[in-house]
Amino acid sequence: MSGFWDMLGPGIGTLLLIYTTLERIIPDDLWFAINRFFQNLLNFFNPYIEITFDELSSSSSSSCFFERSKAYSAIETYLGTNFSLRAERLKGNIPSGSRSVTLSMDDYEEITDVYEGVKVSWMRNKSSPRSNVISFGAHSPDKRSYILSFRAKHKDIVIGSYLSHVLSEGKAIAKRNKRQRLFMNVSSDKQGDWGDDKKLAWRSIAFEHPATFDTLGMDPKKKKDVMDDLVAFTNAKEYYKGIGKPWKRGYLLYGPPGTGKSTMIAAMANFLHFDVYDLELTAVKNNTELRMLMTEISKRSIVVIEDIDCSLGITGRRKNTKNGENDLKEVIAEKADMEDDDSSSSDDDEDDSKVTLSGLLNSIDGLWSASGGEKIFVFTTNYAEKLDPALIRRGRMDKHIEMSYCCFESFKVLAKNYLKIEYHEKFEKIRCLLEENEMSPADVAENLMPKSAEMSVDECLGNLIAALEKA
Ligand SMILES: Nc1ncnc2c1ncn2[C@@H]1O[C@H](COP(=O)(O)OP(=O)(O)OP(=O)(O)O)[C@@H](O)[C@H]1O
Ligand SMILES: [Mg+2]
Repeated sequence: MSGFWDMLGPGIGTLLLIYTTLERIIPDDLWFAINRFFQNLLNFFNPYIEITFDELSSSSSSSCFFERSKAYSAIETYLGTNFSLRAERLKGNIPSGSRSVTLSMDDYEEITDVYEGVKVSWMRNKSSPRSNVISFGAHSPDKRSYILSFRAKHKDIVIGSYLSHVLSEGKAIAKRNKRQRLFMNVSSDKQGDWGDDKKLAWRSIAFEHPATFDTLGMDPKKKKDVMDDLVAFTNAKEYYKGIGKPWKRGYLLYGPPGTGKSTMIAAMANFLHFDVYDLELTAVKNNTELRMLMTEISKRSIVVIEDIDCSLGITGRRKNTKNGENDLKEVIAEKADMEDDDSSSSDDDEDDSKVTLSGLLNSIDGLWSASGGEKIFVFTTNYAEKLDPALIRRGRMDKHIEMSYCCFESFKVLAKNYLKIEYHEKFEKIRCLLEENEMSPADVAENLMPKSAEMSVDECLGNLIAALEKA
């Protein structure tokens, strides 16, 4: 009913007095009926439609508890980013997990948006409880909402497409603003050393790796293929649901040391704005612990197991392999033979990790691995041929990407990164040398890097040529 009084405008003190007096003396049921009558009367003559988005919605699991509505948050982000400067009074805030200040309109501020020629207006409303209200939880008893108003004749376009535009744009902005985190797992024995919360199995720091696909030296066609694949994956929620597959994708990055496997993971995370969970299998006691760790991984994350060929088979069994070699295939095969039950009591017998192949396979695509939403698994190895085919079969590791020695295209990216040049007369010679010699991008980068402030581009390229000729 406050909308009714707002429309009459401020200045009508007497009416307001009558209204509040009547409100006090008329019984509640009758008062609500009168209110509804006037509201309907107004609606009949009102050419505008209003949609209200409340800040709090009752939680799906319990009607007693409220949580912040996702629609409200998305609208707030959309309006705050695109239009807040048009409002006269703003509120600033740094939401948890965000890396920048977000602005939002203050209470009762109003702004206008135009979408496909249709004008709509947004107002942030606040209503206080009519009488004494007991509020549960930490939130204020004031009810906030965004009210969208538009002419009734534009109902189809606003409800049909404008609203989904606002919600998807708001969510996309929130994703971009999200501060990425790098998680690492802590051995259950050592969890107590990390402070009060002894139960936390993952610890995190801000993810600040600067690598991007622009700075990654790689065959441009292969790079585009990976980027397209990532984009297709993140947009494929409905597709995965339709085909009955959990929304996850596996990448195996293989190649010699220093060819950019770890750099590629950082570039992927920065490209998608995903968190990174760096899973150290050697710190995981057994399959049960691995399963617990996996269930704690949030959606929109990249789960990384580096040097997978060295990560499994760390119990005494590995030491028993022929010639002491790190023959993972053999170790895994042995382990797979001996295990019947992932959570068998023998798991706790030894201090070392007893994660087995089937435990790992289950963690990637067992029944419960589907929980939590979109996830990417990345394994890296220097020796793809040593891995058990079960571990890297398509469907588990969907895409196998070879990171190879430095080609001329990769060199050009490195020269741009390190020397800020796109062309030099020595490039042709370097192209020929790279075709004849195998050198990792890490070594090329090291040779290109100026060793002092006085070192010229010419000298750096000369260094690289000398190193390639030596190789
Ligand atoms: N393809 C590349 N593009 C850009 N820089 C690269 C590339 N490959 C390697 N580098 C540089 O070399 C360093 C080492 O690379 P990185 O750690 O990604 O190699 P890796 O393949 O993961 O090696 P390892 O197999 O030893 O783990 C990086 O810090 C990066 O600066
Ligand atoms: Mg690496």
